[in-house]
Amino acid sequence: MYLFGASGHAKAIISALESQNIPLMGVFDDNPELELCLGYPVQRWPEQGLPADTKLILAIGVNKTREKLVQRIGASHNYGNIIHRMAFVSQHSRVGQGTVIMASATVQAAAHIGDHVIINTSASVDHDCQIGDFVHIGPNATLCGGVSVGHGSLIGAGCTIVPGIRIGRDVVIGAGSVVLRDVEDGQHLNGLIKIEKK
Ligand SMILES: CC(=O)SCCNC(=O)CCNC(=O)[C@H](O)C(C)(C)COP(=O)(O)OP(=O)(O)OC[C@H]1O[C@@H](n2cnc3c(N)ncnc32)[C@H](O)[C@@H]1OP(=O)(O)O
Repeated sequence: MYLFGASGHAKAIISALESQNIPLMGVFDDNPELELCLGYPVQRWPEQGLPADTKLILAIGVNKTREKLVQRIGASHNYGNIIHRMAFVSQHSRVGQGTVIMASATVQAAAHIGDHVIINTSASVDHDCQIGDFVHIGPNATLCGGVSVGHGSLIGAGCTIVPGIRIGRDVVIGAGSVVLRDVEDGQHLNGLIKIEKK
């Protein structure tokens, strides 16, 4: 596996790769100040790219940056994914390419996780959830059954989303929020998110 990205999120991905004994073949980053990542040398991305059949994970926490990198590298590249050995992922779920599932995370039956998604440490994505591409579910967030999260959205650390809620595209839900109603595309919200009483 190769990684593009050598900062904090990459370290968690390396730990997940090591948990599965998957060899790390190389780490790339555009930042010339990053020389080592957990002892692995950081290289500049080769102008000609990597061979198309090389497995690559975009190891960057910012959703928009991962999406731009896919445009730069090409959507048809062979993106790998990694599920930490200590995560639970139901055999009845579906996980897309380029997606990472960190330690102690849960993905329950009939959940569908898109491409280039991050299910971070101890997050729980319960049955029948639909998670779009380039989403980040932060550490310890809880998505109850049947929740949907649109393309590019961030669910902050420690959020609780009650059953059946629909969260749109490019939404940001602040850390620790409780979401009791649907959220439209592009909204940035935090705290207790509920239908206001008339
Ligand atoms: C392994 C990892 O680290 S994965 C990381 C996953 N990432 C996260 O969980 C981060 C989620 N991000 C947040 O919660 C951020 O605080 C955001 C996106 C909600 C807001 O960020 P910004 O737009 O920069 O807002 P800013 O920090 O300026 O705060 C604006 C106001 O909202 C409040 N606020 C910010 N975040 C929250 C929150 N999560 N809950 C309640 N209030 C909040 C601030 O106190 C501030 O209030 P004030 O105007 O009364 O002073």
